[in-house]
Amino acid sequence: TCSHKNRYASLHPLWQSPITIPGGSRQSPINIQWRDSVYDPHLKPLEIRYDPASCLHMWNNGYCFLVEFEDSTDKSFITGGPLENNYRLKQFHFHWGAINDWGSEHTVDCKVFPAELHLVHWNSCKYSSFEEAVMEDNGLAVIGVFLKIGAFHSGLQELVEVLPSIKHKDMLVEFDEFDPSCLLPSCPDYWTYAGSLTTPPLTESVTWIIKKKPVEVDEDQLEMFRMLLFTSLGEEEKKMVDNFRPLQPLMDRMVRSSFP
Ligand SMILES: COCCCN1C=C(N)c2cc(S(N)(=O)=O)sc2S1(=O)=O
Ligand SMILES: [Zn+2]
Repeated sequence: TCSHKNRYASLHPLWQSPITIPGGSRQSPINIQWRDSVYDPHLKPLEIRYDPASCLHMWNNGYCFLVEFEDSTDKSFITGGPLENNYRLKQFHFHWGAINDWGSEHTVDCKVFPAELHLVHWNSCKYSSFEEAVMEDNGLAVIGVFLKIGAFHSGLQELVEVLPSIKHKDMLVEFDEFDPSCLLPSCPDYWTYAGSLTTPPLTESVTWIIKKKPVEVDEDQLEMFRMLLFTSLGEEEKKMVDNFRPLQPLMDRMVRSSFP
C-alpha cells in the first residue's frame, strides 16, 4: 500500500472516517500499479465528441466546482475504448489539495498529483436518465485526467476566471461555449477498471478511464481553485481544499491498459 502521508490529515468531514460501504467490492479511487496493469490489445481508441454549445453553467456544490452540460440529446458524448455504448457528457469537476504535494484521487505507482479532472458520462443507450444510470451497473463512464504543475493552460484559464463568481456553496453562473476536450492530453493512452463514484452515493456503476499522461497547469491557476469555499455565504469560511477520497482496496480487480 502507499504511504498514507498526512495528506489525509485535513480532509473534508465527508472523508474524516474513510466511509467504506458494506459489501463494497469495486470502490474508487485506487492506486494504479503500472506493472500489474494488463495490456489489452482489444481495447479500442476512445472516441470523444464534445459540442461546446452543450455547456450550461458552472456551480459550487459545496464539495467541488462543476461545469454541467445539456444532456437531453447525444450532443456531447464518448464511445469506443472499453465502452459498449455511447455515454453522454453530464458534468466535469476537479479534486485538489491544500498544497501541490497532493490532491489527486487516483495515484500511479503511489505517485500523487496536485489535482485530478473527472469528466462524468452516462450510458444513454441503456438508460433514460442520468439519475437512473448513476445507480446501475455500467451506468457511468468517468474519464480521469491528472493535473501537474508546469506551463500555463489557456483552456483552463477560461474556467479559472469564473471561479470568483462561485466562491460560496450553491453559487451558480451561466457558462457557455466551452469545449472540455481542451483539458485532455493529446496522448491516447489510458488505464481502465471497474469502480465507483468517489463521493456519496459511492455507487459501483463507473467504468473508469484514467489517462496515462497528465496535463500541465501553472501554480497560480491551481491556487485559484483554493480560493473557493466549502461554505455558504454567511457561514464561517472553510477553504475548498483536500476534496479527495482516500485510496480504496483493489480487491480482485484487474486494471487494463490501452498501451503495451
Ligand atoms: C443522482 O446523482 C447522484 C449524484 C452523483 N453525482 C454527484 C457526484 N458528486 C459525483 C462524483 C463523481 S466522481 N468523483 O466519482 O467522478 S461522479 C458524480 S455524479 O454522478 O455527478
Ligand atoms: Zn470526481
